Amino acid sequence: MVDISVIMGSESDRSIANRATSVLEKSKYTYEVMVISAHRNPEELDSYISSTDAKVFIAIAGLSAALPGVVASRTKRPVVGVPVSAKLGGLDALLSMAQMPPGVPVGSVGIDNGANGAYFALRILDLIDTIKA
Ligand SMILES: Nc1c(C(=O)O)ncn1[C@@H]1O[C@H](COP(=O)(O)O)[C@@H](O)[C@H]1O
Repeated sequence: MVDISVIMGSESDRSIANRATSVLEKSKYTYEVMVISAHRNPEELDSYISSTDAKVFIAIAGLSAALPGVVASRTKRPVVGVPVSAKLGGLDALLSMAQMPPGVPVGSVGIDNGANGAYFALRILDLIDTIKA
C-alpha cells in the first residue's frame, strides 16, 4: 500500500523529483518513485497505473510533457503535474500539462516546483483523512 506515486518521465528529471520527495519525506504519508515515460514506455506506464494503489499521482516531465495527461487518462485519482525546464524555460511542458482537454484534468504547479507538487498532493491526502474522521 502506498499513498503517493511520484512518476518522472526520465532519470534527467531526478533533481526536480527530489524537491518533491524532500517534502514527502517529512510527511506521514508513504510514497513510491518511478521513472516511466508515456512516450517511450506506454505499456509499462499502463501496467504500473493499473497496479498501484496510490491515491494521488505527482507526474514530473519536461519537453512535450504527455506524462501527467496520460496518467490522468488512465485513472480517476488526482494528478498533480510538475513541468520541468528542460527546454524553452519549461513553458513547453507547462502548457502541455495545463492545456488538457475537458474531462481529463491535470492540476499543474509552477515550473520546476517539485516542492509545491508535493505540498498540493499532501493537501489532497489531508482532506481525505478529514472526511474519513
Ligand atoms: N515529457 C517526457 C515524457 C512523457 O511525457 O512521456 N517522457 C520523457 N519526457 C521528457 O523528456 C525530457 C528529456 O528526457 P531525456 O533526458 O531522457 O532525453 C525529460 O524532461 C522527460 O521528462
